[in-house]
Amino acid sequence: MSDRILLKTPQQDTQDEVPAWSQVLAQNLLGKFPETQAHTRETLAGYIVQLGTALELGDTCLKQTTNHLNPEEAEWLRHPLVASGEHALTQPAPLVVEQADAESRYVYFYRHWHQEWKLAERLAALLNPATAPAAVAVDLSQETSLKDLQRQAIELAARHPFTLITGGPGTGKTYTLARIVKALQQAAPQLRVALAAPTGKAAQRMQSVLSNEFKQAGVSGAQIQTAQTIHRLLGLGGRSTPRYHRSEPLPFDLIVIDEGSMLDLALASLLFDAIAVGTRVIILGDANQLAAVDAGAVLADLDAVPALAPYRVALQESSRFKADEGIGLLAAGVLNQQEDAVLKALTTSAQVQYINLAKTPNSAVFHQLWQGFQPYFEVLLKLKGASHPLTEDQVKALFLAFDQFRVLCAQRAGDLGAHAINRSIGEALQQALGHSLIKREGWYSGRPAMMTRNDYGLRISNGDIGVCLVDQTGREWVYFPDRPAPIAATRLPPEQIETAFALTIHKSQGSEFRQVAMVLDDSAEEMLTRELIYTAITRAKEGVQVWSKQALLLQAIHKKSNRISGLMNQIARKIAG
Ligand SMILES: Nc1ncnc2c1ncn2[C@@H]1O[C@H](COP(=O)(O)OP(=O)(O)OP(=O)(O)O)[C@@H](O)[C@H]1O
Repeated sequence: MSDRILLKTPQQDTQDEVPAWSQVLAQNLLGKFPETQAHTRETLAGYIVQLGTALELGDTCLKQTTNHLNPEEAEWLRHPLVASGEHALTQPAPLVVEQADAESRYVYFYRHWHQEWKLAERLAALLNPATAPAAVAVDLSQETSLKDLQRQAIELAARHPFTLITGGPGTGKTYTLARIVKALQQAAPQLRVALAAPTGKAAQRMQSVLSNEFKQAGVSGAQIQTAQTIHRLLGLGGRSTPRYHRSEPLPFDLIVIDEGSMLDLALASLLFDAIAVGTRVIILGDANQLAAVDAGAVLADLDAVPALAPYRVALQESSRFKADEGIGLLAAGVLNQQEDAVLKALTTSAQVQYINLAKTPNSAVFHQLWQGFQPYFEVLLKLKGASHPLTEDQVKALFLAFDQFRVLCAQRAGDLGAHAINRSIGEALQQALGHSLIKREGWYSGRPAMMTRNDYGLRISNGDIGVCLVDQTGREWVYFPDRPAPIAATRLPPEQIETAFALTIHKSQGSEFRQVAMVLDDSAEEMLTRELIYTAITRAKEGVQVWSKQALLLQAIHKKSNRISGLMNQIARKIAG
């Protein structure tokens, strides 16, 4: 077998580098069948290495146009390494081929095929009217401020076992959810409710926004669990198999998942496997945002399956942004791929500031970005002589100031990538605080530190951001929001920590900041998509700075991310059958 065997699928315009693991896998699997004909061998090896590339791009499978006219081509389908979707459950094989229709088929690794199959099968079971929870009658006559689509969402969720509520920022997803819970609670006061989101940060935000909305809506919190990560909900902490699964399902009447765009296939499949029939499920999210880092685009797929149309509603009107000005105009222009609207928002809006990187030296960029952290710097100055541990109010003030401004980059690498910006802002901060410079990626007072893994022992989730402060004795402590006590910096493994003045846009999903600076370095050109830009812009509540060459930004909005998956096909079949 040659080192790099590449076959083009209709979706792949470029022959991407293939990951080494998939080449080794192809060799190992085919090594077990030395009698395989050369052309079949080459075809199979090609699919395996292409699947490796596809998975790294976030696809769950390859989609192919069927070639009826070539009998040689079809021979690989009968090889022992390949199972058809019909038989894969009882006679599994490393590759699974699912015929979508007469014209096309999907080629998977067994694992991803099975995850999609399981998700589709569990969703169909939830929707089965014979076991679904009884419809609840709702009286919304007192809820005079509800918008029509919000009203429709409440009625759907009261009637159906599964509801998908999508909408951009500020369209009232949380507001609507609070009224759904209220309506369901009125019918069943003991309703057991679980709230979860894909990341710790998103769960924290869900909790703080929802507890407010629950109070306003008059929802009783007695049977409602604090929002948590889906990992924790499933009891995956530090274990390879979840505590809750099909034989021991989650003990709730209503399960609500927020920030659904971040759901990857593997996690969604485990989640649906752990949901008992008879439970109500509501998924909230913005279908236009970036998909999860790992393979799959579950929310976008659920949002697109025609058979699920009766179970979903897309909220439209944002209470936060006016559609025709500032961030709203910019976000809509990006989504609709309208250059005119984007350029208008960049040049005429007080909420949006555009800085052309073609005309700005990097030193000026760093200097200007540092200015954005002034409110944070001022709080750090005030805390300089404070005794530790800090009071709750001091910690609150620290994070309030830090969340005023964040830099978002497409990637870590590059002259203006997150890594370079973090180093520059870190140095500026240390100088301003009068500290001697820490050259290595070490701890210093004011360093915002993001965890890059879940730490179940310390109860810190991947994506949580703490701030390091140094006490009078020179010890470094890391404070996290909503935690009573700081953690000694020495307990946090350096390889699991990244400085977080600048985040990648992927890592910023599920968070919001008062002001955001989106910096698009030239080297990120390949990975810039409409969804990436939209996600960055909509992290801002009040203002956004766009740092980019104009051509790079406009090129990005025309590139739609398109993840290949067979989930829609599998769901459509399961629901139909
Ligand atoms: N029908 C309504 N009447 C009054 N206020 C509303 C209504 N709908 C939404 N709001 C208010 O608008 C603001 C934004 O709503 P909400 O937080 O529910 O949006 P969201 O879609 O959850 O946003 P995000 O995706 O950013 O979390 C909130 O202050 C909410 O109370």
